[in-house]
Amino acid sequence: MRTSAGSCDAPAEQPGDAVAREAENTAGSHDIDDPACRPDLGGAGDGTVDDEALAAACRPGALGDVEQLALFRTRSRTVTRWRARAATEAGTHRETPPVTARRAATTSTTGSEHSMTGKLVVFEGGEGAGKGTQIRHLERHLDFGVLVTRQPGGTDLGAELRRVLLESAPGTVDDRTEALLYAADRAQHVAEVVEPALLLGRTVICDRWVDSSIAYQAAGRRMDRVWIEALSTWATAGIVPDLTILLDIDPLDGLDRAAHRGSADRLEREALDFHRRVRQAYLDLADANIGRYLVLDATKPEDELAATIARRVDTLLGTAPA
Ligand SMILES: Nc1ncnc2c1ncn2[C@@H]1O[C@H](COP(=O)(O)OP(=O)(O)O)[C@@H](O)[C@H]1O
Ligand SMILES: Cc1cn([C@H]2C[C@H](O)[C@@H](COP(=O)(O)OP(=O)(O)O)O2)c(=O)[nH]c1=O
Repeated sequence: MRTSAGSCDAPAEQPGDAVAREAENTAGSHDIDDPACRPDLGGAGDGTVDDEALAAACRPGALGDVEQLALFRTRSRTVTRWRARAATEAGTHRETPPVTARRAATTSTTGSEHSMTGKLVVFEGGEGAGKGTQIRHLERHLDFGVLVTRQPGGTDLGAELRRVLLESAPGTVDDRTEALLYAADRAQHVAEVVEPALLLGRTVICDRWVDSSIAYQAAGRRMDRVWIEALSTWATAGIVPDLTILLDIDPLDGLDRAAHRGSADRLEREALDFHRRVRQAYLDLADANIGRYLVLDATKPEDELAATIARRVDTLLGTAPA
């Protein structure tokens, strides 16, 4: 668990910070950028590794959290190989805790299905619904012992995609291009941040997931939902949130709230009808997935919403007071 204090008014998460911060929290006085924190995998510092050293590092328990996360952060081919190997290794050990984060389909690229023990909690909703606000409340409630991230923009590459997606002039991004860019952000995010964290048993809180694409691209843009779902499932290797918290708000109210934050981005500038379709799509998704959805009236007071969310997440994580 994280021990350092934080503030509900802390600045927004920066791309790539989540994994780094989690590692730093676990690390105490260690610095994950310090090469000394990384396990010695042989090689000549050029991304190659010695296979035996790699195999040793992949044995369950061989690496501490700091070393594992330091490895993930290097984002090298070494990491990809390490993750694949670690997943395979973990899958062969029956003492591995049962799966909790769920896969919708068997599209894992790592074979890691049996070792994803972390929980994935996702916040969804229209513009200005209060997702960021409630994520900060929940992070504080969980004593900052969680990894907070977002789509789009949860990785360095994703931050560039986010800028293109949100700051391009209206009318300059083709609908299919838009869908593909959100999927690309998602694929990078899952590979680099989310799946590694779930494999380590971390709780991940994510601002938006696949249902955003179903709401915004399929319903909002009136694109073929089958394609959007297939693309998203492929991009996420089929990972489905354990809990999706939908902050439901009339787009008129949400856009009004968002307008007070600053100038509108490309999506916020869409017509009201677009945002109404987004809202309805979310409500339909919640109806069709009652088990994993918690739908809340986002116009309720901030603290009341935070308390309801905290109770539901405590139940999910098994941290509810007796
Ligand atoms: N329950 C609430 N009641 C009133 N205003 C809220 C509530 N939750 C958030 N806000 C305000 O609405 C605006 C948008 O909130 P934010 O968390 O940034 O939304 P999102 O991340 O969903 O776009 C902010 O100014 C925030 O202070
Ligand atoms: C993840 C995702 C986001 N979006 C849109 C929703 C938002 O307008 C925008 C960025 O999301 P977000 O950062 O959550 O914006 P806000 O805080 O203003 O709600 O991207 C999609 O259209 N499809 C997607 O798959």
